[in-house]
Amino acid sequence: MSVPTESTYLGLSGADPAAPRVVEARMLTKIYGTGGAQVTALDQVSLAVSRGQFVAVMGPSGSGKSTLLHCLAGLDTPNSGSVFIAGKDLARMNDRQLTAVRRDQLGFVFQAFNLLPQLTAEENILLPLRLAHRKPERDWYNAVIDSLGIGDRLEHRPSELSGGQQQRVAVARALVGRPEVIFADEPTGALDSASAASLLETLARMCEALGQTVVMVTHDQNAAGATNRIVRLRDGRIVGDDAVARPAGQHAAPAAAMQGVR
Ligand SMILES: Nc1ncnc2c1ncn2[C@@H]1O[C@H](COP(=O)(O)OP(=O)(O)OP(=O)(O)O)[C@@H](O)[C@H]1O
Repeated sequence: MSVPTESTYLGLSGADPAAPRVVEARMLTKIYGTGGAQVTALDQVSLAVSRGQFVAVMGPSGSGKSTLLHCLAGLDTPNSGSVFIAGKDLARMNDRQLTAVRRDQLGFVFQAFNLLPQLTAEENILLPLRLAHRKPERDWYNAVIDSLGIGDRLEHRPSELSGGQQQRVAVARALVGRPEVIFADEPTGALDSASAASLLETLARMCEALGQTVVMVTHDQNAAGATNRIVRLRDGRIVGDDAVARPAGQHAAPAAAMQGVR
């Protein structure tokens, strides 16, 4: 019989011990409402995600997936427990520091693409950096555009792009600032199945080739084929945390531009 370690107790066993932990949640509890209307959306959830992991968070409706994502991303505050992003405790930050972490270290992708219709794809992608008065790193920018396959769509406005292309632009916008982690909430929810599969493959490649870390809430059963870890929630608790085995190099980067930009 294996002896439980602190890691198993804390639910941190899915992290790769050799890679730096980018996201770590310890004993997160989130309760909505009071009295009879009280809902425990998260019940002492612990999770550690290592650099380069592509994690799918799955589970039935109401199991706490979005609440977990929002707490990890500092968009919601847990009642108890802690969240660390790249080793920094979100609870110890003031509003300004939290805003800076969200802006500089986190990327977000949602089901709705949230692109500004009057801007071109490239202007949409570069908008967060412009607002932060930052310049794009050219090699990284080129690698992101290349791997998402949207190089010939940069001058188009969102209305001139397919849903799949719009979501790729939204992913590029989330990636362009080289965030520590991308949080994605149902990113394939509005896509047809071919576009959804292609987006998942691309995200997987970005994790493998660029060392990007992605935590994604999804109902998409095909996610199992693209991610390398599936965390399952039920009633606010983690009931499964499985590594997804795949042959080495399945997501090998085709783009030469990806080399040397880590
Ligand atoms: N703002 C809120 N006020 C009250 N209850 C909430 C709030 N947000 C979520 N809940 C409740 O918390 C529980 C978890 O909700 P959450 O949205 O995290 O689930 P989910 O797994 O993401 O569901 P879905 O797959 O349907 O999006 C549910 O019972 C939900 O009704």
